[in-house]
Amino acid sequence: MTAVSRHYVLAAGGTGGHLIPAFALAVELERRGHHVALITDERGAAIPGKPDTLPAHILPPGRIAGKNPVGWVKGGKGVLEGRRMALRLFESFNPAAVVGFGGYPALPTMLAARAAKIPTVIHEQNAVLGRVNRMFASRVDAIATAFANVDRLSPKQQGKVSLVGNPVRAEVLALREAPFPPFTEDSLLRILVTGGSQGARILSEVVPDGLAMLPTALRSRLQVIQQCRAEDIEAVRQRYASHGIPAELATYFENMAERLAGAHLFIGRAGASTIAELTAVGRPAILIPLPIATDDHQAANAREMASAGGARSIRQNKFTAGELAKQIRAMAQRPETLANAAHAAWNCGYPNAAADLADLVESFGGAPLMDVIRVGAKPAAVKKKEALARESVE
Ligand SMILES: CC(=O)N[C@H]1[C@@H](OP(=O)(O)OP(=O)(O)OC[C@H]2O[C@@H](n3ccc(=O)[nH]c3=O)[C@H](O)[C@@H]2O)O[C@H](CO)[C@@H](O)[C@@H]1O
Repeated sequence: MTAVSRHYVLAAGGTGGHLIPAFALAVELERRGHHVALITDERGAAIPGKPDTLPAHILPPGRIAGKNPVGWVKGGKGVLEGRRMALRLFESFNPAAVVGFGGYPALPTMLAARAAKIPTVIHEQNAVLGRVNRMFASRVDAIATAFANVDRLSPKQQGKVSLVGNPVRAEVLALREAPFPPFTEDSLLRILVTGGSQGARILSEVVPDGLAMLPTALRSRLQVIQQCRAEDIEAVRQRYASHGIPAELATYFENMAERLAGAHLFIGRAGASTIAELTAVGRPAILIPLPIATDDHQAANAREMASAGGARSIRQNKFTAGELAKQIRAMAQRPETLANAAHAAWNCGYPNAAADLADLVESFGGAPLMDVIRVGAKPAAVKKKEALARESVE
């Protein structure tokens, strides 16, 4: 527990990918005796997992219009309104620092924090700097990253980087010290398949047939747990039934920790939280990065785990049933190969991510800063010019 209790504002929006690390940081800061408020949008407010103690301030809808800062200022009535809302919150809540996790709500909040001269930190969940984070990377006080190599950071910005990792849910982290599930040449081979929070059709199309192509010695031991999109689930069920492979299917598994605990091998997308969970628990994976992810960030996310030997990354255009069967054979035919890959995945984990991020944020806990906050205050440069003009008249 810290002796001083401070206030912090976190801003995150859109997907669980941005919100889950924000929730984890809120829990850790509150555990240390601080008060935390969240700024998000309607979509973010609907994401499950928000701690009950964390007040959420919902911004009016808005979007990032264009690739550069000029784009959003031009199209950004919502941005200006959001900025005003954030400034009002800062006036009453008096935060010692503001942390942006990316997504639209981080944009007006970080603009407000800059205007109010409140220390700012960004956290980047992916191995490529996201759009909102890119806008602020040169101006924030610190940049927290989840991967050792993050693309799109300039050498100067690199100087402000602290590698902390992506915080994961407590129940997932709790599995880190549990042993890999027993796996021998006769035991079950339990495969977990997910396509991120939305599911992925390509997995429904390829995985059942790929598993059916495995040699009988592996195929007869399979047990599949697969997330499918609602519109695909029936076809996938029939496919597995026709191959005689036992499979449990759902559109979303709520108890992901339990599923990961029992899995020997993961097949799926390379979203930031998925990678963080696989490496926290130490599960080997075959990753098929989403090809349309902005700046190909899922392929970048898969890099670290793949080069360490914890995963194989397959481009979607090469992801066929035959290729999948070949990769599974290479990974799982010999139990020790799978165990080694699991260990390599485990070594890529960042189990202290929430605590390390909280340490970084706490290092910006100065004196109250509200005296510098004035909504609509003139920028320092304008004030200086006016003062000089007055002097020259006097
Ligand atoms: C489609 C898309 O644009 N995805 C992006 C989105 O992640 P998106 O939310 O799609 O994917 P992530 O891998 O980051 O997170 C998925 C989360 O859903 C959970 N889960 C999944 C399936 C299930 O049945 N049950 C369940 O609980 C996983 O355990 C994980 O915690 O934001 C991430 C962080 O910016 C990016 O890296 C992803 O590229």
